[in-house]
This record gives sequence, C-alpha cells and structure tokens, in this order.
Amino acid sequence: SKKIILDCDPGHDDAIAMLLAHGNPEIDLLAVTTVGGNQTLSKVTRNALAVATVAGMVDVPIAAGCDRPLVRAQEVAPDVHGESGLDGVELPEPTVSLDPRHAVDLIIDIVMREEPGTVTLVPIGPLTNIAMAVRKEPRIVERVKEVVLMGGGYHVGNWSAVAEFNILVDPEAAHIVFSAGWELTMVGLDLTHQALATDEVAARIQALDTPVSDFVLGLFTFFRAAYKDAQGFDFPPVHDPCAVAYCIDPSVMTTRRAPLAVELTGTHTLGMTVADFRAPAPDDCPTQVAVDLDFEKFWGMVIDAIDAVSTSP
Ligand SMILES: Nc1ccc([C@@H]2N[C@H](CO)[C@@H](O)[C@H]2O)cc1
Ligand SMILES: [Ca+2]
Repeated sequence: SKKIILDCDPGHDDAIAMLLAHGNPEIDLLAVTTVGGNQTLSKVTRNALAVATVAGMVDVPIAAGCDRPLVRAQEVAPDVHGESGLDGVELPEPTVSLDPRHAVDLIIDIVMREEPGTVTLVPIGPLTNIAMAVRKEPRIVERVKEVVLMGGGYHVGNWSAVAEFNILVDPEAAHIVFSAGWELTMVGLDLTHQALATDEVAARIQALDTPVSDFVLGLFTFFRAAYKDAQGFDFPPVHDPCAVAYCIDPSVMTTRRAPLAVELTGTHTLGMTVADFRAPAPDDCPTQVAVDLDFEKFWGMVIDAIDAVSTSP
C-alpha cells in the first residue's frame, strides 16, 4: 500500500480528499496535518477533527501547523468555503484529539522514522508546512518518495488570472517546495477543473444513503452554490481528492514532464506556476504536471471510498 501524509486546509474538497485517503484500501494514511489557508488555522483544524470524527478516522495522528504564510499576510477563501471553512453541514463535536506536536515536526518525525523512499507527501493547501519542514530538516528531500500536490496550474488561475490559491497565498513556500529537487507531481487547476461534482455524481452518492454520504451531499450542495456565485461554475470542481487519486492509481490521469518555476516578483503574475513545455524536457527533470482526468475512474474511487467509510465500524 501507499504511505501518505495529507497536509490540508479543510475546505470542502479537502474533506473529500480525507475520506478518499481513509476509505481506499491502497492508501496507508500516516498522518493528517493542517495549515492556514481556506480559513484560519484554528477553523481548518477544527474542521479536520470534525471530518475525522464523521469518518471514524480514530488511529491517524492529526497535527496543526503554520497559521500564516512565510512572508505575506494571511488570505482566506470564505467565498467558496464559508465562514467556518466547511459551511453546509452540521459539524460534530470532535471525538478525536490533536497530536501535541507541530505539523512540521510530525511530518519530519514520520519521514525520518519510515523506510527511505516510502512516504509520499500530499499537500492540498498552501505549502507553508512543507517549506518549513524542508528548511528544518533538509534530509527529508532525498528521503521522501515523492510530492503529489494539489495546486498551481500551467494555463489556469483562480485566485488571479494566472495563479492558483494554494500557490498565490504563499508563493515563497511554493518556490521552496517546487525547487527542492524531489520528484514532484503538480495536480493543478488544468486537471482539477475536470473533476466536477455533476448531478449524476451527486445521484450516485445519494444512492449510498449513509450518514457519511449525506455529509458529503451537504458539502456538495453548499460548494455548488458558492462556486456558481463566486466563479460561475455550473458544477463545483472537487480539486483535492485528485491528488490522492493519483497516489492510488496514477492511470487516473495523464501527466507531462516539464520544469516548473513559481513567479515571486510579477506585478500581474505573482504565484504563477510556469511550466516550460519546450522540447525536449531535460532528462533529469523531477517535476511533472497533470493534464487529463479519467472522470469515471476518479469518481468511482471517490464513491467507493465514501461507501467503505460509511460501513467501517
Ligand atoms: N475559490 C477557491 C479558493 C480556494 C480553494 C482551495 N484551494 C485549492 C484550489 O485552488 C483547493 O485545495 C481548495 O481547497 C478552492 C476554491
Ligand atoms: Ca485545500
């Protein structure tokens, strides 16, 4: 099975990513860490504990991390996630508690404890925790199997014309992560805007008819209305589980190897993830971007995981 650490900022789509990681038998979820992003650290951390409670995720350490970007002021995204960061559902009082360690220390402890080359980092929020971990313990770069992140976009932006939220909120952290030299797959908006929660998908989830599937439908209902108002989408793109799906079965999407750079000084382009598709890609290029999604395979994984989580003891 694939050992992963999920670094997140729940967030409606982060919550689905947590359920996919917990429900899929191929994934060994070693830890969940939180970072300020969609909402404040305290809100996203409370949300992570609530989702873990709903999912029965009782044996996974959850640790809170950085509450703001490395350099710039914090920016949250209430337009699509609401004031709580997980609007649209009743959040249960958490029955799981936080690991006392800082997320950065938990990430380092796990990577240095596990066999080299066996742990995949799956950041699906701003990259502040990952950048801090690299600076505190540089040895994690050669020890980590790969980084599979949701963020960026080679031709698409959402928080600006050309930049994606997770990157633009903390571009300096993104630069550290993208330039570290480890194997890195960028699952960006070009891919995740294909992962739409359509009526047909919602109907298949509705048919599961469990408390967890009802929770997911509550999330989708809010997320759909918010995305329509904020970005004019008819159906909401469920970004974050795409990164987990790639870890489960890389054939769920096509990829293209290309050098990647993060813009740190542009007036109009700050936070842009620049992919250099000029041929040939250098043969030692450690970075690739996700291009085309197998829609049916993806939603099949997600729906199976929701079903599995619903029936777990
Ligand atoms: N408008 C908007 C802002 C932030 C996000 C979050 N950031 C990433 C997509 O940009 C995902 O990780 C998601 O959780 C999604 C939509
Ligand atoms: Ca997220």
